[in-house]
Amino acid sequence: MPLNNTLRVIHLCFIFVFALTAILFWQQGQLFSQGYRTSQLSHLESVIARIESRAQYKIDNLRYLKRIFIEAMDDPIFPGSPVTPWEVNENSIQRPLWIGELPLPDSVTEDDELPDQESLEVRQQLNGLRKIQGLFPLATGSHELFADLYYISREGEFIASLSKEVNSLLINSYNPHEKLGSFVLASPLLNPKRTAFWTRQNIANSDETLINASIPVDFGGEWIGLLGIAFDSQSVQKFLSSSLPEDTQSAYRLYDAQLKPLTKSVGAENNVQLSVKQKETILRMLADNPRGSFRSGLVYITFGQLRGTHSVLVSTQTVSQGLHEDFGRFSLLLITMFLIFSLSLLGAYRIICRLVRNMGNLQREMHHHALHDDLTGALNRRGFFDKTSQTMPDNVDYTLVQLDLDHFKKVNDVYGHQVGDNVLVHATQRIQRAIRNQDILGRIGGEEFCIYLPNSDLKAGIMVATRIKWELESSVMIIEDGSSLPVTASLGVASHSEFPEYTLDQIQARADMRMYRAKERGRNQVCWQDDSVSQA
Ligand SMILES: Nc1nc2c(ncn2[C@@H]2O[C@H](COP(=O)(O)OP(=O)(O)OP(=O)(O)O)[C@@H](O)[C@H]2O)c(=O)[nH]1
Repeated sequence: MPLNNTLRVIHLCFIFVFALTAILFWQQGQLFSQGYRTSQLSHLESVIARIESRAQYKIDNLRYLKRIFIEAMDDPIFPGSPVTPWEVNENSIQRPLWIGELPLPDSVTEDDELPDQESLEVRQQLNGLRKIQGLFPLATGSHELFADLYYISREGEFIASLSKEVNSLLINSYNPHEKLGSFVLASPLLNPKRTAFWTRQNIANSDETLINASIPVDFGGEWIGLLGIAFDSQSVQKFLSSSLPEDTQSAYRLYDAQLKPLTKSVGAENNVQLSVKQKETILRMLADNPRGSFRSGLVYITFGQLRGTHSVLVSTQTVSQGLHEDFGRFSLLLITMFLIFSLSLLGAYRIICRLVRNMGNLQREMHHHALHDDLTGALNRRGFFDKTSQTMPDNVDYTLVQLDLDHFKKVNDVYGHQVGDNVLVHATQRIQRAIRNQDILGRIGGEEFCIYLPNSDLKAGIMVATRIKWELESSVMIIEDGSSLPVTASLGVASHSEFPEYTLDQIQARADMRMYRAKERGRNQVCWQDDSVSQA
């Protein structure tokens, strides 16, 4: 197979192997990517599950407190005072109350006359609160930074809470007419089952919000107030932090349903802020599915809705963070393996190509050696007849000149073989100068040459042979000792035009005969006839 074809086959083989391997690695990469997405989603799921179960725990606490509270209000031995210890009026809402400072009511009996129904209800609620006061810390838990249990009476007479801070925040931010505020959501119309719910409440004059878990309180068939737990964003953040897996490599952040941040990001820090476009993508995907993930540039984003609390948990992971995870490490290993394999393949490809090229060169060299004479560079016998038989179309006229150097043995004997070799090289160069490019010169014996002259008749052949004879005799070779060595040759010419039925071998034999005739006639001459004297 020609070298170029062999190389083409090798190229194709390597391209095929590379493409196949690339596809296999790509498939493996896709599997890893799938696994990575799944693992990110499952991490997020587990965080969401923890948050939701802990949120549910708060709701359960609220339910329990509500029951105790109602039971306390229903106590038949009502230890209330006929008058409230301070004036309860419409402006009371401006006054913070906290449970620790609730007044101790005087003891009263059932027979005591109660001045008006409204203040009785207020006193009843305060009494209920007094009774569950000791249980309040249980509902919030000690590990939250700033979570507080509160009670807001429906009529807006007072807001009571465990801490002064939350109380004043609630008072300042409380708006019973807010569209999706606690009071609207607690109304029997919107909440006929009287279930607990979560709301977000903006804190007046600040960017902060309070996250509220609230439950409506009904007494005597009437809705009298709202019991709730308020968390500020730091508490929610701590809450989120404590829900994360220990060695997480992602940053988690809690957002409201419109993707307004509720916390700072916690977990592994990466300074990624969601862009407007990324938020739009999340909201669009959330419309179809409560969980999802996508890659945005070099950041991998996973998100999921928290149903109970109407919030969205978003985790972000950069490439460098991902590399610290198992899937990242495996991906890195996969890429490294692919690079090593590709480099090895490239190395093998280059070595094989070089080997094939070297083999080709060697083959060419061997072919050249087989057809050429090492000493003079002219075609050897085989090369000469190969080439002439290729170039010689059947009907083209040609002439052969057979040439033999004169007294060459003597040169060898007198000056040595080295000088003899030099004479051969010198003679070849001289002959080359005397012939055309399309003429073919071959060294067909020791000091014997044959020249093939295409498109030449006998006359043209005699002319070329005479030119060669002249070229040789006019060039004197200077040898090492400085003396000059004449180089002459005897030449025989035979033409296809003379013997159209002859083969090349036969014409060459005829030219050889004529060359011997030239030798016989005294050498250094051209002979083109078989019988009579013919010299040039
Ligand atoms: N140096 C050298 N000598 C060679 C080479 N090939 C053949 N010879 C010698 O060439 C000589 C040829 O001698 P002959 O055939 O007797 O012819 P000649 O001495 O030239 O005499 P004529 O042809 O009758 O003029 C022999 O001695 C060969 O050894 C070669 O490659 N190098």
